[in-house]
Amino acid sequence: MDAIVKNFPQTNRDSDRPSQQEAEEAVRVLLRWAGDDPTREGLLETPARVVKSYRELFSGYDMAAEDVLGRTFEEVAGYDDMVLVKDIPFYSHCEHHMVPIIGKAHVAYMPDGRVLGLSKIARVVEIYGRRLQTQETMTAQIARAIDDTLNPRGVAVLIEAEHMCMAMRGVQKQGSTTLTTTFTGTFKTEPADQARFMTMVRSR
Ligand SMILES: Nc1nc2c(ncn2[C@@H]2O[C@H](COP(=O)(O)OP(=O)(O)OP(=O)(O)O)[C@@H](O)[C@H]2O)c(=O)[nH]1
Ligand SMILES: [Zn+2]
Repeated sequence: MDAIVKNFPQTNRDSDRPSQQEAEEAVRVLLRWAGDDPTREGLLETPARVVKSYRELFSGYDMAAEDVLGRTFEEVAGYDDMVLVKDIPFYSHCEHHMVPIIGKAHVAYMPDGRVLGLSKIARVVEIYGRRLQTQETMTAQIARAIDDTLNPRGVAVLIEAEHMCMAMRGVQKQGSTTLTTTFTGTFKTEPADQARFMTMVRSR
């Protein structure tokens, strides 16, 4: 756990966490605050359901990207060109309003001898998505995790997402998309690599 706290400051220690009972009580307070009655039949099980659902929606705090990215392999017949996994869907929650962010991540890297299992890239998106996030932070974290563990020649991450806090409330603009990118290594220094990444992401 200490390694997780050190490398991923968003995560807290198990001992700092409130109990299940305390979390359920907090949901009861919010239900009363919203104007409802947590003792009515339909809401009796709701605090337990919400807490269980939060466990799943915020399960990324209990996982470290290094653990899933640790397993790499080299036997790819000298393949050294771009590997792109695009259209990885994710649901996250914004750290300002705790309302969903719904989007897709496109993640590429230029191997330097070793490659990752493809599913591991989608798992990293899950690990950072299932936390309270800003889109910028999530984009940078995915890129950094792959850069640090695989040491590839470059990493490119593009995330496109709709923020429900801008659609359901506040400014109420439905359908707007936010794009964020992080480029490292050759994707940062070689405009041609960056352009090829963008073209491949955009091609249908
Ligand atoms: N940069 C960034 N901003 C975000 C993200 N998710 C939500 N926000 C914004 O965070 C800001 C929080 O602004 P505040 O003025 O503190 O909060 P607010 O009064 O609820 O703002 P409104 O949403 O404009 O009603 C809003 O502009 C949100 O649109 C994100 O991933 N990245
Ligand atoms: Zn928000």
